[in-house]
Amino acid sequence: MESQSKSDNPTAENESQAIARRIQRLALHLTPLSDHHLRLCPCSSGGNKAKIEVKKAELSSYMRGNDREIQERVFEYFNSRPELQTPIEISKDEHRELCWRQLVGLVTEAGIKPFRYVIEDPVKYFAILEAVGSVDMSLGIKMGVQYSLWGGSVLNLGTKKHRDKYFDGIDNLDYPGCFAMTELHHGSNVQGLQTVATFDPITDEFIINTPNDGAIKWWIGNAAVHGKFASVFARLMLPTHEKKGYSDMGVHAFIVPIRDLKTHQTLPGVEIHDCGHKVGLNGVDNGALRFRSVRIPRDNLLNRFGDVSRDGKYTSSLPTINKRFAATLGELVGGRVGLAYSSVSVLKVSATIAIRYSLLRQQFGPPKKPEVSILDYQSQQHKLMPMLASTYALHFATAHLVEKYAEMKKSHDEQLIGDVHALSAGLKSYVTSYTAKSLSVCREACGGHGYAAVNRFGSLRNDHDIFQTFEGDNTVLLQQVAGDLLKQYKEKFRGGTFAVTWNYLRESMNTYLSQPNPVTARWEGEEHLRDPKFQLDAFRYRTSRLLQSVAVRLRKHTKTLGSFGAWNRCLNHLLTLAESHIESVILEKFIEAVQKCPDPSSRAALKLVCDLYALDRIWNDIGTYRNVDYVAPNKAKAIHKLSEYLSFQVRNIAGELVDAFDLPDHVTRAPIAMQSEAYAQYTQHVGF
Ligand SMILES: Cc1cc2nc3c(=O)[nH]c(=O)nc-3n(C[C@H](O)[C@H](O)[C@H](O)COP(=O)(O)OP(=O)(O)OC[C@H]3O[C@@H](n4cnc5c(N)ncnc54)[C@H](O)[C@@H]3O)c2cc1C
Repeated sequence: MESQSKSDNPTAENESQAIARRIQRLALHLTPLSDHHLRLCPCSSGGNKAKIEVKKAELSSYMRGNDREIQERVFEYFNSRPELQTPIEISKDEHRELCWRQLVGLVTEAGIKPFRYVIEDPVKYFAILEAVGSVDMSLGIKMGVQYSLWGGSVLNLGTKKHRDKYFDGIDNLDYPGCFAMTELHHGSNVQGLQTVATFDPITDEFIINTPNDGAIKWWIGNAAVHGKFASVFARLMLPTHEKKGYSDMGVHAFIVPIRDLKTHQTLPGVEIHDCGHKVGLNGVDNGALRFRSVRIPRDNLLNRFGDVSRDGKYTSSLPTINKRFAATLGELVGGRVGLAYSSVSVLKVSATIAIRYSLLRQQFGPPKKPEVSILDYQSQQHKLMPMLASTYALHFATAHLVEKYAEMKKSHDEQLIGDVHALSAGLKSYVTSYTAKSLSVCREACGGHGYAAVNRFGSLRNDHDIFQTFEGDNTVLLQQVAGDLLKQYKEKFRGGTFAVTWNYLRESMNTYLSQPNPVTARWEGEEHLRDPKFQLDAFRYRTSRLLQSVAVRLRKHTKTLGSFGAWNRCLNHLLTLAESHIESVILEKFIEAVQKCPDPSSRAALKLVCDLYALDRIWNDIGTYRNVDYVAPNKAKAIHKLSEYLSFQVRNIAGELVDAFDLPDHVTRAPIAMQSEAYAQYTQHVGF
């Protein structure tokens, strides 16, 4: 009778089925599931779906690429040398000495010499940097200062004579060095630096001077204790015959010895102070440097982009100070690429600890039933599953950045250089901000035990925090991305070409700028919402709208406020634009990675994770989509429901997904995240 009435009334039938499904779905979020249940559970509107079977080995090998071997050598070396492992409680001075011994051990004992890879094989260089940073973030930064910054400035800003003279000493650590750019009064604004390098034609030397306290070099890594050289950024002053004065040729880099090679005594005219105890990264000896008429040979000018002849004449292949300055800074993006890449590695460690512990930890449960794992709570899934999805997304995006950087180092193609610069600025900023926020979420997700120093969130958070500031403050870098987008936008209307990353704007700016389609704005089916085309279109639509609207606003405000004032009036809008663009690139790279994955089960897992990433990001900015009617209310609701449901599905394979990061226990180290006997290992730590 009942079935008869249902088939007579299809709407009633649909409704009751929908209610039944909804109840089942709600129950799923509350009840711990056996594998048996998971395989049988009816999932979302699409009917029965099995839990995805993740083949860990396949997924892991797809994730890690070709440079795992060198990373394993790093891990094995430190694992075999317990005396080189950083203890939880360590003083600043001990930490600095340990960090130095770790670096020396890596290079001289383990025979892993990263320097040659800085130019020859950056992919390998960043793989070593990532592994070393997992051992101790201070060690990663110390290594980065030595090879990417000090060594990188010699290789990238100098010429053959510099390479010939310094390569071996930098490589084998006989020449530990610093990168002395920042001053007390100027950090982000590098063009405002005040240290001067005045050419003395009589002695054929440069005289390096700190003209006032504001020009003291500040925060210089390796300076307080270990550095013997510094590449010092200073204004090049050349004597002019006509006015008996000096002309300022802009900021250049100079190699300045700061300590005696044999005695390690500070050299005459150089004054070095310790910047002191920091919030984190205390294994790195940051110092402050003042120069009082320090004389260096003319050859110590890193002269790739500008040179001074014996008679004091300046030559450069680049016509203006601004062009030379851009080329100089442009050569230093490697440090930024390294930070973005290493930041994802911190995110992986942190997500692994929080997720493994959340699978283990049980609190409460249905009446008279066993307690449930805290990852079965919808709120815990909401905290951690979109983060896990983002970790995957950022992994593929930064892997792409590293590949592009390596390509750029080989080809020197102008367009690629511009593209990598903007991409590295955007990704460094986006990734490090995201990781910094996530570290706090992970700590909180692990409750009280997340607060024990041994479980690592405190040191990870403190050490990583400054990633948002050094190698370019994130807010400043995002403005470079926005500036670049606007340049591209203007080019488009002049009929010019776009850089590769901006292809999507060239191809479809007009489509994205047209009014949203009121029909598709209401589509809410799962198939549609999980279609990569819908997801990417939505991301790109948002970027295109933001780009066009900010261009209009800037034009309007420039008339009354001038360009600086107009930029400042639109600053938050510009930052949102840059982030939106970077998210479009991240999603695009994730979708490509899913499509390229050869193993079907890994591909299915990645597709699920990618869908969660995309829908979570859309939901995160749903106000923008609703404001312009890109998404109707019913669709917004469907996006929210589906992203919650996908979080639940990802939860079911969360253990396998973090295992695929392939981080051994001696790298994650937190007892609460150990793969066996976690509680026992944790209690042992306090002496039980
Ligand atoms: C641990 C550590 C290690 C370091 N190592 C080195 C090193 O080895 N060598 C070296 O040369 N330097 C080093 N630095 C310096 C570092 O690169 C600078 O701190 C960084 O570039 C930021 O500059 P700043 O500190 O002057 O910040 P500021 O530029 O003063 O920024 C302060 C705030 O103002 C905001 N702001 C600045 N400009 C703008 C703008 N145009 N629009 C909007 N907001 C703006 C920023 O967003 C930020 O919030 C290190 C710093 C630290 C803390």
